[in-house]
Amino acid sequence: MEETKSKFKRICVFCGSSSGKKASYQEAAVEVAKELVERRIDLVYGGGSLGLMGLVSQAVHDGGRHVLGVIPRSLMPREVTGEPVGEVRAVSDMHQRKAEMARQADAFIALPGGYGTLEELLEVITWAQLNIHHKPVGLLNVDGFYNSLLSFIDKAVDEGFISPAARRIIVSAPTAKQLVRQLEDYVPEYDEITAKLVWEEVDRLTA
Ligand SMILES: CC(C)=CCNc1ncnc2c1ncn2[C@@H]1O[C@H](COP(=O)(O)O)[C@@H](O)[C@H]1O
Repeated sequence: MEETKSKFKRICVFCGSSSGKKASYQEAAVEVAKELVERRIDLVYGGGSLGLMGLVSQAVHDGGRHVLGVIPRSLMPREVTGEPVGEVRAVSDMHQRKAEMARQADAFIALPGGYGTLEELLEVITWAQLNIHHKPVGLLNVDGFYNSLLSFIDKAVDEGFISPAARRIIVSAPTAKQLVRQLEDYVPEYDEITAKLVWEEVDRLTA
């Protein structure tokens, strides 16, 4: 496989702890992993081997890149999350896990998933909106899985709850290759008013 350089050292992938019904979701998880390997990017994720999380982590690990799983101690028993690959970092709770995953990553990608994925995705979007970080956030819209979420967000823009600038935080694409390319090109918009909120704020919140 031909290797391509990336400006990202490590990407955080949020995805379902289930595999989803369509083969395309599972294929997309492997495609994301291949893209990371090809671009020599390491992975941080929620740990464990369930569902799409297991597929992404295994494929990145098999491709020879570093995999960091961040797991709350309460979810660490193998019967809960399955056997993780790579390095496992234990944290005290779900809040610390999200902060640690976000801190370790240079960009975020959300694959299809459920409540956990949505929660993680919306949190990093919200933090970008508050200028807590300026890392790109990508939505892998496999087979239009996220069309209704994107329509809802557009509705919130139309109704005056999300600014057009904040809408532009979300980068979406139908394939892993296109998405990573768009994330590489992403230029964050800088907001003077909220720019003083920095990572120390997150550290304080999660201490
Ligand atoms: C007790 C129980 C049901 C455990 C399920 N096992 C899990 N193991 C590890 N991370 C998880 C688990 N469930 C949800 N997550 C977190 O939430 C996201 C996936 O949640 P979901 O399947 O989309 O909603 C993952 O990115 C992960 O960070």
